[in-house]
Amino acid sequence: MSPDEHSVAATGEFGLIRRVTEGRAQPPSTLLGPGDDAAVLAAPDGRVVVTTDVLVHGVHFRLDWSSPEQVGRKAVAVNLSDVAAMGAKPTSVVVGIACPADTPAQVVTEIMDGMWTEAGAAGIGVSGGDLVSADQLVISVTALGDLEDREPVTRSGARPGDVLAVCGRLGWAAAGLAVLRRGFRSPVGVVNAQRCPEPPYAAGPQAALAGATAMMDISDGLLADLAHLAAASEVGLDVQTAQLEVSTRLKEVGSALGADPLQWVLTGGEDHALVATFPPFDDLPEGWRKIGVVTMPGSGVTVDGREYDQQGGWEHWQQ
Ligand SMILES: Nc1ncnc2c1ncn2[C@@H]1O[C@H](COP(=O)(O)OP(=O)(O)O)[C@@H](O)[C@H]1O
Ligand SMILES: Cc1ncc(C[n+]2csc(CCOP(=O)(O)OP(=O)(O)O)c2C)c(N)n1
Ligand SMILES: [Mg+2]
Ligand SMILES: [Mg+2]
Ligand SMILES: [Mg+2]
Repeated sequence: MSPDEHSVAATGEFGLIRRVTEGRAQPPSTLLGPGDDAAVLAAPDGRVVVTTDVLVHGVHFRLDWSSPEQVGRKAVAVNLSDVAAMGAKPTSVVVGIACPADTPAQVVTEIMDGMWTEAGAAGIGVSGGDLVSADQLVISVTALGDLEDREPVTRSGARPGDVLAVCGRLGWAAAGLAVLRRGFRSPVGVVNAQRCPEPPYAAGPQAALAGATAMMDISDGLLADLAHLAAASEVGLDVQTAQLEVSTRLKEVGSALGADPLQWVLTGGEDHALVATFPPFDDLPEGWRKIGVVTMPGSGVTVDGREYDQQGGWEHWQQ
C-alpha cells in the first residue's frame, strides 16, 4: 500500500469507484448504471447494454507469457462476459490500443486478429476503435449488447433462500498465473486459461430466461465478487466448499507448486465464470451447479458458514 494517504492505492479500487460515481445524476436514458457488470441505456428503438474494461501490459497480461493473438482474444472475452452477465447477447465491440513507438506493427495486427476471432465466435465484429502512442501497451474494449425481450439480471435481485450457482470454471486462470509467475509454461490447460478465458457466454441469457434473480461474472475472485453481489442485493451469501469442484488438474498443479487449489477456486479471478442466484424450488438450467445459498442480510459472504478473513480476490493497487 502506498504511504500517501491521498493516493489511489490508499483510496482503494472500489473506494475510488464510489468517489467518481457518487452524486452524479444520470440522464433518464440511463436505465441502469453504473454499479453492475454493464449499463443499460435507452435508445429510441430499444435498449443497449454497454460495458468497458481496460487491460494493461504487466497488469493483465504479458507478451512474454501470451501471444498478441491471445491478448486480443482475452481483451474481448472479458467484455463479452460482462454483457452475458446482464443476460444479454453481444452486438459489437469497439477497441482502443495504445502502444509504444517501437511496438512491431505485427503485434497490433495480431492483437486485432485475436479480437476478431473472439468477436467472430460470438457472431459479432469490431466496429471501430482508436490507435494511439503510449509508454506501455494498453488495450481498452467497449462491448455493446442486446437484451432482446429479457429484463437485465442485475447484481441486486438476490433474495434470502435463493440458490447460489455457478456456470464455468473457477480457479484455472489463477493456477495458470501461479505457473507463469514461477517461470513455467505448462500444464498448458491452466496456462491457456490464464492467457485467454473461455466464458460461458450463452449461460447468461439462459440464466435470465430461467428466472435468475441476480447475476455477475467472476473477474476478481469468487469471494471478492460475491461481496459485491451480497452488498448490492443486501443479503448474505454462503459458499459451501463441498459443492465446489476442484478438478484433478488443479490439485496436481497445487501439489506441484505447494499451493492450495481450493484457494484458487475461492479467490482466483479471470476465468469469467458466471455466478447467479435462482429461486429455490426451480431446477437449475443445464450447466449450472449449486455452490451455496443466499442467506439473511448482515452476514456478508461466508464460507461453510464461517467468515473468510483473507483477501477474496484481486483489487487494483492492493497487490
Ligand atoms: N471511472 C468509472 N466511472 C464510472 N463507473 C465506473 C468507473 N470505474 C468503474 N465503474 C463501475 O463500477 C462497477 C464495478 O466495476 P468493475 O469491478 O470493474 O466491474 P466488472 O468487474 O464487472 O468489470 C461497474 O459498474 C463499472 O461500470
Ligand atoms: C501479468 C499479470 N499479472 C497479474 C494478473 C492477475 N490479474 C490481473 S487483473 C486481475 C483481476 C481482473 O481484472 P480487472 O481489471 O479487475 O477486471 P474487471 O474486474 O474490471 O473485469 C487479475 C486476477 C494477470 N492477469 N497478469
Ligand atoms: Mg463483471
Ligand atoms: Mg471492469
Ligand atoms: Mg476487477
